[in-house]
Amino acid sequence: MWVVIDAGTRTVKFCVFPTHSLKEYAEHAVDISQYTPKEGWLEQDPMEILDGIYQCINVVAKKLNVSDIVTIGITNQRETTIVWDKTTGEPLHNAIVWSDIRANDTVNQILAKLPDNNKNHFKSLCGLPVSPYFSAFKLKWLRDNVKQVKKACKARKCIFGTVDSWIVWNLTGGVNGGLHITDVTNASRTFLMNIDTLYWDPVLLYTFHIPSSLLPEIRSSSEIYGKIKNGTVLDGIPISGILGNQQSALVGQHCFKVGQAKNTYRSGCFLLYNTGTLRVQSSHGLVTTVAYQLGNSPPIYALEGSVAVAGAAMNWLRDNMGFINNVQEDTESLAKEVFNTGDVYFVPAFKGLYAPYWRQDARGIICGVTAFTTKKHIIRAALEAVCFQTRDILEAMNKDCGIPVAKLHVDGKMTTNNLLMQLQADIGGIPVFRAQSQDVTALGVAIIAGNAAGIDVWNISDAHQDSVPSDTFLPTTTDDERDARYTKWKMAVQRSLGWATTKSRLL
Ligand SMILES: Nc1ncnc2c1ncn2[C@@H]1O[C@H](COP(=O)(O)OP(=O)(O)O)[C@@H](O)[C@H]1O
Ligand SMILES: O=P(O)(O)OC[C@H](O)CO
Repeated sequence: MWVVIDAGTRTVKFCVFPTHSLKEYAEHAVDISQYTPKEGWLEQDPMEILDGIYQCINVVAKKLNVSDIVTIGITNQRETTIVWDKTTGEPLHNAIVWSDIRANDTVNQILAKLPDNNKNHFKSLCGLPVSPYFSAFKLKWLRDNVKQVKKACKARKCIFGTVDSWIVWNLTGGVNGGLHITDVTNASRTFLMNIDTLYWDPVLLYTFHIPSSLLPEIRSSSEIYGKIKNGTVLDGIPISGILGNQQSALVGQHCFKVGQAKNTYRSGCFLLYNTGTLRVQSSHGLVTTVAYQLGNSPPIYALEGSVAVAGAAMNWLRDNMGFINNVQEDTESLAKEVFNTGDVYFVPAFKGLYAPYWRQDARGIICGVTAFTTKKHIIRAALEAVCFQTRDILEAMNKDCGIPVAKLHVDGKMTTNNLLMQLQADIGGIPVFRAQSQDVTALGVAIIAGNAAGIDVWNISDAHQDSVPSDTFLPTTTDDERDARYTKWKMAVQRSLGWATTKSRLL
């Protein structure tokens, strides 16, 4: 058998796959606390992430014969930034989670220094627009604002990592020789890796004043990196796969061919389109990212449309508005009680908008409200917002790639909502294939880890033949209908822009 650690934003999981099969047969998950010390900030305790993983390992290990485990793969929430003292193993600050926008001012400082003030200035180097989403901005914020971090950097004791690096360093020995590594997919989200060379880029390091000694070594996504050495039952087991969780879902959906695309709907939603060995630079607001790299083979690239708020809007309707009690039970049933949104549009730009707009000054807006509007219309508009944001990404992808995305493979807990799936097909004008297992994320890195040279419990070509079982939702709207509604959505988006810039002057 082989196993996977899946360290997502809300939960960490430990999943077991029997050798030569992709049918997961044991798993345990633990929720991770989220801290919001200020509006727009989101932190987690790196020690809690580790403890959660150890708890999961201990529970699952009781159900199996640990000596049968041949390898382990790790997949993780991306961009989340951790700094720790390499001599003590202590975190120097809480992890700054990907959706945290405290680095907005750091973004403005970097933009102000550019001759063209252009958010796409560094895109040719790293594939990404300037945004507080990416790790380098969070890391610079930590270095500029946190005394312990400054001190540890000066004493050359501070090291940085995304969640994968933190886990691997700890599992492979920590202060006693832990491996300080990351894989190309995670590194491609830091804003510091050159998207062509796959090494840390000197211009970017200079821009952020980050010494390379702080950074992990960049490795492929599939190779034996080392063995577990931390005094747990897993000691001696090799680690042979690391993938950012959205790239892992792309692999888990078996999107190995150029032109195949998947969208994962969780608190955010992330649409990745496989562009093969070709690194496509987007002119329409998408990011270029590494999909995976198998050992010494050339990297496979993807275009990505990242949406910050998808399922998170449902949590907001539940926790802040009290419109629903239970997201899974109430969202679909209430939204179905109305035939449409009554011309209400909801742009959930709680912390700005990611792709394709990249506007940190946008804020949430609900427009078209009348005396006729009920909470059911707003819930339905929140579901539609996820579909419209996905359509924004599909439009951008079609322009960048020339060939329209023919079908969309989808996964994530939110896809259990059948109404959402039908709305997605109708609003996107595209057939939607929902994976019958909503959690294909763990599956992706299981494939990648099993495929590594020297492990060989899985062969990627096997995965080609065996497509993921899915349910299909076909569009039922005409082009005219969906284009008319999409035009209205774009009007709503326009109204959400520029809001945050006026806030401090008016309050
Ligand atoms: N049936 C549903 N309808 C609408 N939204 C849902 C449904 N089920 C789950 N969600 C939303 O999807 C998200 C699930 O996220 P989850 O799988 O826990 O991953 P993450 O770690 O990204 O939060 C939550 O925001 C939740 O509110
Ligand atoms: O919130 P998750 O766990 O779906 O993952 C988030 C992404 O990796 C952020 O880029």
